[in-house]
Amino acid sequence: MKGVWTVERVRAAERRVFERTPEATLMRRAAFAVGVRSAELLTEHTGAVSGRRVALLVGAGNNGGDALWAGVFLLHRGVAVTAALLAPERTHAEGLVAFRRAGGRIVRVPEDTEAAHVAVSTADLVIDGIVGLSGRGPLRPPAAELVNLVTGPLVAVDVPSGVDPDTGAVAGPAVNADVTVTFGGRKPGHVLADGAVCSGAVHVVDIGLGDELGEPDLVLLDAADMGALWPVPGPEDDKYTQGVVGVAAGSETYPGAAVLATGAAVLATSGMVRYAGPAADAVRTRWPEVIATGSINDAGRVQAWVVGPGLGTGAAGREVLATVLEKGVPVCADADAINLLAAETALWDAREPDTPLVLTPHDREFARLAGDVGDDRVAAARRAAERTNCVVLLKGHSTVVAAPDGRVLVNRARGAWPATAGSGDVLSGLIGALLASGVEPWLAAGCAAGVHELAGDVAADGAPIGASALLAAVPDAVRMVRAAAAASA
Ligand SMILES: NC(=O)C1=CN([C@@H]2O[C@H](COP(=O)(O)OP(=O)(O)OC[C@H]3O[C@@H](n4cnc5c(N)ncnc54)[C@H](O)[C@@H]3O)[C@@H](O)[C@H]2O)[C@@H](O)CC1
Ligand SMILES: Nc1ncnc2c1ncn2[C@@H]1O[C@H](COP(=O)(O)OP(=O)(O)O)[C@@H](O)[C@H]1O
Ligand SMILES: [K+]
Repeated sequence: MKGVWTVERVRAAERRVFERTPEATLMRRAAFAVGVRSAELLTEHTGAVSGRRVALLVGAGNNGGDALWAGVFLLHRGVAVTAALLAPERTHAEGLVAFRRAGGRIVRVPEDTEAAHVAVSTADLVIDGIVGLSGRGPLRPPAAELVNLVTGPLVAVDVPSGVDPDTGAVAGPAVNADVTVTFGGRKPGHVLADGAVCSGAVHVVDIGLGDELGEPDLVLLDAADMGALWPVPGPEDDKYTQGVVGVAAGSETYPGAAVLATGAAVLATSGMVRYAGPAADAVRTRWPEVIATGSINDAGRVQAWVVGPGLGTGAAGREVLATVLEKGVPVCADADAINLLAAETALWDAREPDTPLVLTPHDREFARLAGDVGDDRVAAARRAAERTNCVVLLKGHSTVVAAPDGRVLVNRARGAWPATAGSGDVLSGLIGALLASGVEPWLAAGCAAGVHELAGDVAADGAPIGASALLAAVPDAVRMVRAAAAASA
């Protein structure tokens, strides 16, 4: 698992480290890492370092100081570096002296705006040192204008400026980095909301904070974690012992949701899948291995239920949901099951106390259930999970999975191809399969989200896909995470 720490936690670690290590040392380490990564990118993009042009965007604080010291490193490697000072009176003093001494060129904004525009638009690489951990709100107009002129690769120092470091919210112009070099550990802004996209490839450098950071505020599962969690049948297993999944989804109007959710359960684990509902014929035709019946009461025993996709919010759907919640086994409630729970509080009483319930809302479903998501997606999901005593998986480009005990994991998507109709139905089937196998609900939801996203990426391979193609790529995605787990064992 990879950790993610809030700004407050990073600042606290920083204070402890400052008791034994001077601030300047930390800044030099940070800047060195930015310089090295920038030199590598110059080589990748232009074939050389010496003789190339780099522009620094330098704001008022230590983030700008990091950029200036990175500039010093590049000047020593023969790069022509121009620093555009966006707050000339508040520029990091030692960094500026060192930059000048090393032969760096300085342009001041707004006085030398024209020269700054030329420097940025002709640079082979630009370093964003506008704001870091103290950044609030979007880029202001002079900085936004400069960022718009960037054509070469863009390296953000610590956090892309304009992105809220704690929420990833972007409320206006922001830096869209190719690479973000960050210190100590990832920040929420790198993995959440629009910030996840603006950060590009995140490169974490330990500048000495690592030991002081403590338990992370959020975690990311990597491929090896997912592979290690994925259920694998043993020699003693049969079709029942691996956990039977039940799917109560679909309606006359939406049979496809049932086919997709059931198919995901079939492909996610070995063992058995049962289906109950009005789409039994469609399910049987597409997935002959599924034991399909028309009614939930005839479905037989299962170890977890998936309920909701395409269910409808009428009396029939309500009845199905209430029946499933009374079964006393873990449930993944998606789509209309969430809408029903949001509309009728009495339905919550049908739930056996303490049986795990995983809710998988997108933003609109979340709003019906627990109010507007707002900018802080982690806080919203965490609140809803605590209030409902459920695992809440809030969908999006970055999917947030909150457990009732406050743990949160995030799955950051590589691209947005999985945002296609029916893709959520596939996700619910994957979660149901892992729940039935006995994976802890919070991890089951996180692991399913990660494999779902990977399947979308593999299936798309640069072109649009439908949910059926995403579903078909699930076995490949499972193989990939299992291979990652084997490689790291
Ligand atoms: N945390 C650490 O341990 C270390 C931090 N370092 C650097 O220090 C940075 C934090 O530095 P500072 O606390 O001095 O603050 P920043 O450099 O992040 O911000 C400086 C100032 O910018 C202004 N500002 C805020 N939002 C703005 C916006 N949208 N547009 C324009 N100006 C805005 C504020 O007045 C703020 O005080 C980190 O991001 C990192 O780059 C490194 O030097 C090394 C160690
Ligand atoms: N911008 C995005 N980038 C990556 N994945 C996304 C994005 N938007 C949505 N997704 C994912 O696509 C799926 C959509 O689910 P959902 O909205 O329930 O669709 P449906 O109801 O059509 O099945 C979720 O897994 C979600 O995390
Ligand atoms: K920055």
